[in-house]
Amino acid sequence: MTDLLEVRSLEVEFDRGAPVLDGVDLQVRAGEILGVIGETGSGKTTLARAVVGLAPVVAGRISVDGLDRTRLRGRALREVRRAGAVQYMFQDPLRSLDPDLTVLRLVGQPLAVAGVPAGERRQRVLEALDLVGLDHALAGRRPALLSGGQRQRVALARAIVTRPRLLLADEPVSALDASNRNHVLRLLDGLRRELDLAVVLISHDLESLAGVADRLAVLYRGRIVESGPAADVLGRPLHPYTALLAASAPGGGAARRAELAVLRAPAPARPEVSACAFAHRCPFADAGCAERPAEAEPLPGRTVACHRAADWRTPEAS
Ligand SMILES: Nc1ncnc2c1ncn2[C@@H]1O[C@H](COP(=O)(O)OP(=O)(O)OP(=O)(O)O)[C@@H](O)[C@H]1O
Repeated sequence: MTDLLEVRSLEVEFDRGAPVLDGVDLQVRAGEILGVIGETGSGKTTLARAVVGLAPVVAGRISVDGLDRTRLRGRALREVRRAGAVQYMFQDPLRSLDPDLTVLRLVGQPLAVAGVPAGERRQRVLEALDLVGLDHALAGRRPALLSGGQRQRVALARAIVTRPRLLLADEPVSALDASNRNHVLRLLDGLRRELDLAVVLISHDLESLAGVADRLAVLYRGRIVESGPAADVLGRPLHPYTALLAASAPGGGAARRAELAVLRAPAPARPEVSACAFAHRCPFADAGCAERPAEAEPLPGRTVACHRAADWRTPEAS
């Protein structure tokens, strides 16, 4: 299967500062959910915004369905955006939904932008509400009269109403309680199957991603430090930073606690070690880490950017 989204050597820089994304590579196939995990400030939102053309890309390539979007300008770019094949679901639906518009208008907006005639829009909005499990009776309501879970589903309906090929969902469940969180995650899982959607699901919460993502990419300080099938990445992290994340997540098993114990060891002071993004926090860093680690593929479908990937685990943590 070919990749629907392909990101290669992406660099994003604001105001000529240090790069916020630094050589990011990833790919997502149709019908697949890629979870992007990383702590606050690691660049997750910037990555999603770059894909929809809202962040300053200084190098690299972002291809959707084989078309490199970083090279599009002017009219060609407007046309591609208008068609709505890529949709971005913002982090906070309360702030991203216009409080003065009804659900019908809000969900119909991307269709209006895409030039769908008004007569057709209502029907398509109602279909989108069905897909996210929202009652048609809510179509006349404004966001203030909806619950948090309903608002998030309105945001989802709006994101899929154009039948996009790619959905970027930025922390779609972080503001929800556990039951609504599960509901929205199950919905996303159903939608990617039903619509053959490629989904990039961003979260700082591993638990949310674990049950629904096919693959994970771990972002640290603007670099992908590890990627691979979700169960493998979480079950046996190859990068010390992923191990730290997995061990810190609720439900980490005995092996994970062992990893955590190892990782809690104070990082030795190695001012000379700085080329690896994680070296300053890594108890396993040695002189070799002064070189930026190349992304290796130790197993098919898995990548890791760590010089010590093969030998940092103690027998206790293996
Ligand atoms: N418009 C901007 N101008 C300057 N710097 C920015 C801008 N947007 C983001 N940044 C910087 O880029 C870095 C990554 O931010 P980003 O929001 O992508 O991280 P994140 O991983 O999504 O964090 P969070 O989980 O808190 O949302 C941060 O250091 C942030 O300050």
